[in-house]
Amino acid sequence: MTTATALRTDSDPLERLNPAQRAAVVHGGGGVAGPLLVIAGAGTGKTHTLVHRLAHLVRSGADPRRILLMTFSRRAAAEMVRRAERLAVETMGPTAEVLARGLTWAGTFHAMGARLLREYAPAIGLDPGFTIHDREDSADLMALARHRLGVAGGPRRFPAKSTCLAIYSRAVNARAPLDEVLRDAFPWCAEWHGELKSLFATYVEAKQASAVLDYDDLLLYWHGLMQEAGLAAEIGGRFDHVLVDEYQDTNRLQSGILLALRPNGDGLTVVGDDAQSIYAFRAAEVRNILDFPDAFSPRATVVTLEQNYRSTPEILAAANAVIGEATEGFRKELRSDRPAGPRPRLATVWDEACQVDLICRDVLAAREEGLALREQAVLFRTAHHSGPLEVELVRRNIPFVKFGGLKFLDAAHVKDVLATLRLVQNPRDRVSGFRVLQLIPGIGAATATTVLDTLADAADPDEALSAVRVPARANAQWQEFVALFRQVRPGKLGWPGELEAVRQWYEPHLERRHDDAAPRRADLLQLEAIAAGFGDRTRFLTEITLDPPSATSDESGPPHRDEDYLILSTIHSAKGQEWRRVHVLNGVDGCIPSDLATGTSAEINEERRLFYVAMTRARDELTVIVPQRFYVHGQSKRGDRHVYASRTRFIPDRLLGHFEVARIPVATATAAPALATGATVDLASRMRAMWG
Ligand SMILES: Nc1ncnc2c1ncn2[C@@H]1O[C@H](COP(=O)(O)OP(=O)(O)OP(=O)(O)O)[C@@H](O)[C@H]1O
Repeated sequence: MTTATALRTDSDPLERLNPAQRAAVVHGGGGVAGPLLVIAGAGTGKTHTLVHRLAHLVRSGADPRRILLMTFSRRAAAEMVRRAERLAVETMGPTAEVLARGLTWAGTFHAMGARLLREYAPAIGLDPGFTIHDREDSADLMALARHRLGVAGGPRRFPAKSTCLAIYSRAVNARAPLDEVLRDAFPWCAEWHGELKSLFATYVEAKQASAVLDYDDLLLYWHGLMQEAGLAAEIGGRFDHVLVDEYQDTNRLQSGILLALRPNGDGLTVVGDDAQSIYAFRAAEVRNILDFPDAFSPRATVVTLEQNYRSTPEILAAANAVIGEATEGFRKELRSDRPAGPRPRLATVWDEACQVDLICRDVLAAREEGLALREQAVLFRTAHHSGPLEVELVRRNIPFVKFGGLKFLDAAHVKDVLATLRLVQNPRDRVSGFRVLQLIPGIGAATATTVLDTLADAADPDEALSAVRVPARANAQWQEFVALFRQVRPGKLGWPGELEAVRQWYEPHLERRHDDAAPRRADLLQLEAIAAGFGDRTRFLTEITLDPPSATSDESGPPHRDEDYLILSTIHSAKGQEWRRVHVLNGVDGCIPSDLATGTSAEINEERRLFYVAMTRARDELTVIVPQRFYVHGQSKRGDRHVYASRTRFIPDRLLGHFEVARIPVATATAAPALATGATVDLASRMRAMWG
């Protein structure tokens, strides 16, 4: 043990907490107590407190195998368990490490649901070998159902497959009737009510016939499971404590599951910030957190955390002022004891090019002063907003990673390999099968359908596949595929050997299909490295579908781990993180709020919270950039090629005192005329045309 560790062993971790944090951590004295809601503002140590509570429970003798911890991502869960383990070791010594390893029920709602469903599948008539479809696979299956029903070909345009899936998903997650969902969220599709209903029935049948569950099913089936009193009692009885982070982003199904797990709230702790609720578009229900205290009798204990440890008082004052304009929510006035810093800067620049230039110069200047690139982040509302910046960063040789853009697993070659594994795992998975079989030259949709029909009814898929006849020109490669299927299916190759075998089989197809096979092959090797961290094929396929790695290697060429790089992130993906310096791109109406989300006051409020999340990621310095002019793509040569934008409505004039307002003249803009005050016009419809 190092001296540092030995020293720390003497101090009680509880003493490093403020009184409110401590009250939340020791609620119930380490035993099973009534329900607890920790309402915590941004940067007040929400995660910090939950980690301490976890460690405190373990230290107080709770059985870690009987603790269920649910977080927003698998990484967040792993990080919390690691930190709790470290804390427990501080006071209990190395035995705590062994104990904390027992915290195996830690992950996302979806992952925990998948695990329980596999266990309880036989009890609810589900095939335990089910595979899980990601959103894209689900959309493909929806397309097949749409085709089967013949709704797509008529004279009026039927909603696209992704819209159909969004409607379906919304109805399922919000537990709302279809007509209500159509009326509130998809009014332009309301005329298709009857067709959509039939479509969803067909989609559900197709999923069941293929033994696949989509993301929504993981919650829906889990919720269904919990409606059976006997099973609910059995599952609830497996846990003494249930801890939930980011409660503001749960939906009705999730809160229903929690209430069924802990009907009187005993042992239940939820933590969240209603001001950071940013997932309503996925049916997250901010009312879950607002109504939590009264869902129980006696009422839940509420602890409010208001001391912010992250940001300077100036940044916090501006963020408080922005969220203070919202109408509903728990009142929290965050305070910071950190030394004063500069006010956040509201930088008006001429156009997007100037915006990009300002960021590059700021970032490099800060690095000169010793601030690492990875301590700096650029945040934006929508993934494609960073396009011009990415181009310039590459040109200036400034390394960066981007979160929230194209996912590693969405790359075609990675999907091909995963689909192969999924078909091996579940030969009834038609979407995966359709993709894989058509990789083989000479096999088209018709043959693929025949093969999949054969597999669907087969008692022995290996035999069935060997007996299939395919067109002569496909035969040689078909035999290779059959050999692979028979080799990998029994699971004797070991893991990740099975994935390696699939990759080797796939390589000739990769070469044939893609000019840039080399970097794609590197991605597949990377996938193998990731796979090695999972116990077996089932675990891997489940977890990777539920919590995909977001490496964007094919987009931006991520720097090596030990290198320094700037962080580019959508605001959604920046959730829970912090940086010393933050730039927020496009602080204009149409971008923040997004002009796709300004229909209702609920939508506007969600956009305001999103802006609040962005602002509160900054520790020392914050810049919101307001470009005044945007280039309009795809116009005729003679058209007006720019639109003028106005400052985001979330910083009205009365809040300007919280900002240092700067008009940044930039070299490239010298030719640009200075805009007189009031010369900007808000042309929302033209903005829409720009992003359309
Ligand atoms: N009692 C404390 N003493 C010192 N530092 C603290 C304390 N509590 C939290 N912090 C620090 O404050 C920062 C914010 O904590 P944390 O990320 O847990 O906040 P959060 O409430 O989860 O934030 P957000 O919801 O905005 O993502 C972290 O750097 C954390 O280490």
